[in-house]
Formats: sequence, C-alpha cells, structure tokens
Amino acid sequence: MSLRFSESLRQSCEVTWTRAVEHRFVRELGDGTIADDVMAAYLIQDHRFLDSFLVLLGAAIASSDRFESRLVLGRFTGMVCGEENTYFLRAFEALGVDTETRTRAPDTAPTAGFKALMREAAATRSYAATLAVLNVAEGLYLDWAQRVPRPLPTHFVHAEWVTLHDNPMFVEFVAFLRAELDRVGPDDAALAQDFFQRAVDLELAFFDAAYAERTA
Ligand SMILES: Cc1ncc(C[n+]2csc(CCO)c2C)c(N)n1
Repeated sequence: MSLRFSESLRQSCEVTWTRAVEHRFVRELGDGTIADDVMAAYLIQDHRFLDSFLVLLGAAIASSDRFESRLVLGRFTGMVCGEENTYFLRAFEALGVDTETRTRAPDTAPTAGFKALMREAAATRSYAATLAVLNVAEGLYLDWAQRVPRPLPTHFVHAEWVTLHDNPMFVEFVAFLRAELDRVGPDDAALAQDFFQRAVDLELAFFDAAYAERTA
C-alpha cells in the first residue's frame, strides 16, 4: 500500500517533528517539574494563538468541499469557543498571572509567526492549505500528549494541558483531519507541503520560546 499523504508530509519533517514532541517542555510538563514561570510564559503566548486559530478553522469550514466536513469542523469550533477558554483562565489564576501581566507581554517571534501563518493559510482559500496547518497544530499536539507517561502529574495546570490534547474526541478529530488531508492534499501537494513544514518549524520554536521568554 502506498504511503498516506499526511504521513508522507510528517515524514518529510521527521527530525523537527520529533524534536518538538520530545521537547523539554513536554518532559517537564509530564513529570510536573516545569517551572511556573515557564508554564506561564507558554500559556500567555498560547492563549493569543486561539484568535487566529479560529480564523483558520473558519476558513477550513468555508473552503471545504463537503457538508459533512463542515459539520465536523463546526462542532469542533463550538467546543474551542466554549470549554477551551476556561482552562486558560483557571490556569492564569493558579499561576498568579494577572490581566496586566498577560497584556504587557509582547508576542514572541514564534507566536507572531504562527498567527501570520494561520491567517496566510486562511487567505489562500485552499482547503488543503488550511488542513496542512490544522494537521500540524492538532496532530503534533496529540502525538506529544500521547507520549506523556501515566499517571499524570497531580496539578491540574499540568494534567489538564495533557488531557485537553489526548482524549477520545480529540483523537477522533485528528483522525478526521488526516483523512481529509489524504483526500484533498495530493491535488495541492506543493502548497500543503509548504504550509505543513512551516507549521512544524514554528511548533518547535514555540516550545523553545517558553524557556527564552519568561514572564519575570
Ligand atoms: C502552539 C500550539 N500549537 C498547537 C496547539 C494545539 N491547539 C491549538 S488550538 C487547539 C484547539 C482546541 O484544543 C489545539 C488543540 C496549541 N495549543 N499551541
């Protein structure tokens, strides 16, 4: 059997992908030893990511060729707009990050890069381009979350960040994204490859930045 298109993209980025999913951030999150200021710096940046992420999801809904796909993407969008945001707010409170600290911190380069990449993918009006970025943003997160050893750390800030990215609903959504990319990606292969690779590079840089830019 020939290689799935989504898998061929992942393999083309194997080295960077593996460095991201085995990152120090993932290791320290999993054993609960991550420093509070690293976790805070990471979450402040990640919370900013959500707005452009919704632009990307909206573009995927708009450019998809199928009603059935739009329903799946729409249900996921509703979930992100609802429950997802409360984790951030509870985590900021537990870590002592007030609104002023959150607002003051500038976007790091990887955050700015990711926001631009998601909006660029949305602007292509190509379903394949949006799927390439979504497959990285979701698939790479599922991959690292599934590698975290169980039992999970006791603090909810750590444990919930893992279970948000490794639960049955998310597993099913990532499988959907892969199947969609396999279906429409080959007709737009160069575009999909380009967006996929830039997204993987940014995921690694995003983890690195949490250690470089602490809130202090
Ligand atoms: C840098 C970065 N990349 C990917 C994700 C994963 N992610 C982004 S939005 C979203 C939807 C709801 O969970 C998910 C899973 C992240 N959080 N941060």
